[in-house]
Amino acid sequence: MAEMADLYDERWKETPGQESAPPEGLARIGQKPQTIARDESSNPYFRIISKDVREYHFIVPSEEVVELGEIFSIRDGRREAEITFLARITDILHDSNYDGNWDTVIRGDGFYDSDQIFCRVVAEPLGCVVRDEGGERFRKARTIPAKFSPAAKAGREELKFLADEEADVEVGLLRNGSEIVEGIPVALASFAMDHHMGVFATTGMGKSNFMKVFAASCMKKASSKESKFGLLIVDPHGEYILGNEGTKGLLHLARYRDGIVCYSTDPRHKKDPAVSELTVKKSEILPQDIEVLYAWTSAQREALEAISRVFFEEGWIEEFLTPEGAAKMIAEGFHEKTVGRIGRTIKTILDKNRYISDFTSSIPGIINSLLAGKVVLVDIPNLGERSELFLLSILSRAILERYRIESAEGARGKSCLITIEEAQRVLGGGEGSLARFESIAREGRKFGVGLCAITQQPKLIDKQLLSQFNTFVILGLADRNDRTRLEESAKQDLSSLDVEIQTLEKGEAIISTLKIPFPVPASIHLYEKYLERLNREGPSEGRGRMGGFNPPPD
Ligand SMILES: Nc1ncnc2c1ncn2[C@@H]1O[C@H](COP(=O)(O)OP(=O)(O)OP(=O)(O)O)[C@@H](O)[C@H]1O
Repeated sequence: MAEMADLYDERWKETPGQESAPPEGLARIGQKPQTIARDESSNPYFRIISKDVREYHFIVPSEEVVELGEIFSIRDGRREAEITFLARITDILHDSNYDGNWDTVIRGDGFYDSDQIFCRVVAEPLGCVVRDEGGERFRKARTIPAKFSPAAKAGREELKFLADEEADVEVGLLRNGSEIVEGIPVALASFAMDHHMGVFATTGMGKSNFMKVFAASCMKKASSKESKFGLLIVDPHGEYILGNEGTKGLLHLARYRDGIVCYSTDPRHKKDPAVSELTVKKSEILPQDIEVLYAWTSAQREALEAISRVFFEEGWIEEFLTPEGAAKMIAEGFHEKTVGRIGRTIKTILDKNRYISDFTSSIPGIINSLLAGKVVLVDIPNLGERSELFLLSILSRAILERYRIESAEGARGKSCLITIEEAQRVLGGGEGSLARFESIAREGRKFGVGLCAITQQPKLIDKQLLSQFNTFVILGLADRNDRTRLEESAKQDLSSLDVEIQTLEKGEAIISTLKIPFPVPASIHLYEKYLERLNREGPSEGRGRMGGFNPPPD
């Protein structure tokens, strides 16, 4: 037989009067590990055997299934205060008490002693929960659990401290490995929302589902007048309002419909009294909003920048499009062709974005609803990416201006969170990025304006901008560079979660945010199920009166 490895010294000694199970050769799948029969204190499995303050090791029977990412609790009985260390599995290795190539040596039909082989589990310390007269609190661990301290998969009791009262926007349930820890919701803290949030996932991993769940929780809070921020969603795919392809939408949340305000360009929603027709007044458009839409030459850019000097703000569009307006620009030294190209683009925008009106605007109503802490959904299906960016540009400028003024006057309402889908388009840092969103990322929080950036490709988002984000919701991310970018920018250490993030299933997430002491594994609610639950919470408010489009509020 090959020599025992040094681990042998550390192993249990038999308690007198107790017999160890006889070696039986290779244990068969489904058979209980032999050592389980031994006295609890003599069992070497699930006990911390090494290694240091950065890494704990314990062994488990080869037949035992443990998973990467599972959180284990380790009871340390040495102290007066009750301390439970928590550690997350980062690796699982085959190991044994033998040296050399014992596992490939033929040894009659006995093979080898199954109780000498096992799996070694490597776990990263997360911290410890201390219970004393002062109650229960979590802190980082500055020491190592006592040798042979028992480790067990953490359950509801050990993890209940994660259900923080300040985290009030529910998005899912706590997950331990693949198992859901029933009764412990995972929620995001409202107060962190103007510190920006990022939702990252490869396509199909559940971004839209997450956003609907998040918005539904916001609607619930708004409906009960408890919300602390307004949420703006501009939806170019028409999927949030009533869902698509068998999924449900936000208006199906009848119970909390008064927590949402919808504006739409889609005539199909005309009959719904909860939906108003979207309009934007021509006078609300600035040259900067046109500038963000196209890759302009430097001459064209200069001309666009000069518009605010040459024309009055009100009515610049009409004036620019007249022969006199063009002549004014040419007199300023701009080439006829440059002026012509800008004029044609403006006409195209007016033509495509039929919601642009001479007289009415939804914008004041949108901002008032955000200040009141409601969810505002702007539904613009079939208008395309340019219209979405154009609208986002106008809206975010108006929001930022109003929030700036109200903050200066000390009279601001609730904070607000502006959602940007495919955020890499506008937060890339380089060409094509949008200065306005970058400035919201950098200084929006001063005025209570946060960004919720959703993207499949965080690697394309500027590193510095990303480091301004305090909440990361990470669903499965296949690309290594995407994961590296998040690791570089997250407030919490994500480096040991690389494999786990890679192996997340649909709807599984790792959430790193303020107030939760470590990146927490979550199972995001499936929207349709969450919807059923919320709608069951009380009597439906009904769909209200039926009629045409509401007059746009202003
Ligand atoms: N939390 C969840 N629980 C169970 N299934 C989910 C969950 N989230 C998403 N799914 C499943 O994954 C599918 C895709 O989800 P979703 O449309 O939200 O992904 P996505 O990342 O937004 O995709 P895309 O990038 O294509 O828009 C859903 O139809 C649903 O079946």
